[in-house]
Parts: sequence; structure tokens; C-alpha cells
Amino acid sequence: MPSNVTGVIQDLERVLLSPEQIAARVAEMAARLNVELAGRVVTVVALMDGGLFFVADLLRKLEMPVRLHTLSASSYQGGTATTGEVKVNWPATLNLHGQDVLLLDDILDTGLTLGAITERILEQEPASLRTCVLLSKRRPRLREVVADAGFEIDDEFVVGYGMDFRGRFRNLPCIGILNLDPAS
Ligand SMILES: O=P(O)(O)OC[C@H]1O[C@H](OP(=O)(O)OP(=O)(O)O)[C@H](O)[C@@H]1O
Ligand code: HPA
Repeated sequence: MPSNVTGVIQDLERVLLSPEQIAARVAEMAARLNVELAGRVVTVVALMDGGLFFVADLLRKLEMPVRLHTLSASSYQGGTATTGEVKVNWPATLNLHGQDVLLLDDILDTGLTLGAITERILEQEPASLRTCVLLSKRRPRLREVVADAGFEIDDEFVVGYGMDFRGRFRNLPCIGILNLDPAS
């Protein structure tokens, strides 16, 4: 793993998705949700920090009334592999009983994060639960998760548009593959 990444676009091996490609797909996802959830009041549960830009961009395109709850869910601790332990700050006052919940996250990888959050949400007996992610990796899951995905991507570590490596790269407007030197 490189010790010298600075977190700028020059550190990328290549750009996977440009800001324009991301914006076009997010608009399509929002248009579909606007049809399928029309007439409902939607309770969004948005996972931070990685989901920050996806959630901000998608929500501004939703036309139904929305309530927003942000949760901090982390298990990678800045690295490229899950620690296996999903830490969630679930507010004691959060009650999703009877609500139409839309769960949003940036990326579905092992499935551990969304699996853990889905379990917590379902314990509260929402009226419905729908999950959307911007990216879904083509890889075997450690936990099965049902989610609509903006893009299916190969099993490579990605950064940008909210996603980090060692706390950096979140601010890149594109999504890219890191130049990881296996020897370093
Ligand atoms: O499917 P999984 O293997 O669980 O991986 C997906 C999760 O990993 C990342 O979160 P991370 O733990 O890096 O925290 P962050 O959102 O604060 O960056 C990402 O934002 C997802 O929530
Ligand atoms: N990049 C950044 N964060 C992640 C990834 C990834 O590929 N997979 C799970 N969390």
C-alpha cells in the first residue's frame, strides 16, 4: 500500500466515472424514484461519510416530501479492506416504524454495512424499505443485500465522490481507481 498518496487526482491510476457520467446516472435514479415513490412521504436514511455527495445530489432531484436522517457507519477505517466490524451511531430517538424508508449509500462491497443497517431498520417495522447505492461491486457478498445500483463495477478499490482512502480523495468530483503499488 502506498504511503505517499496525497489524495489528489494525479494519484489516480485512471478515472472510472466522470462527474458528467455520475450526474446523468443520479438523475436517472431520481427520475425512477420520483415515479415509484410518488405520493408518499419518504424517510431517507443516508449513510455517512461516503454517501455525502450521492445523497446530496440525489435528494435535490427528488420531488416527493422527504425526511432526512444521516447515520455514520464505518468499518474500513480508511483502508482498502473491511475490518468486519460495522460501527453505527444509531440515534436513540430514531424510530422508523410505519415509514417508507429509502436507505442510501455510496457503495455496496462486501454487504456488511448495508446488511447491518438493514437489519436494524427492519427491527423497527417500517411500512416499506428500499435501498439504493451509486456503486455495486461485482463480487461475492459476505452478506446478501437487495439494492438498486447506479453502476455495477469490477472489484477494484475506488475513491472520489465521497469515497476515501486513508481519509483522503473524498472531494474528487469523479470516481477513480487508485494507483496502488502492491510492492510498497
Ligand atoms: O459493503 P461494505 O464492504 O460494508 O462496504 C461499503 C461501506 O464501506 C464504506 O464505508 P466506510 O466504512 O469506509 O466509512 P465511510 O463511509 O465513513 O468512508 C462505504 O461508504 C460503505 O458504507
Ligand atoms: N472504496 C472506498 N470505500 C469503500 C470501498 C471502495 O472501493 N469499498 C467499500 N468501501
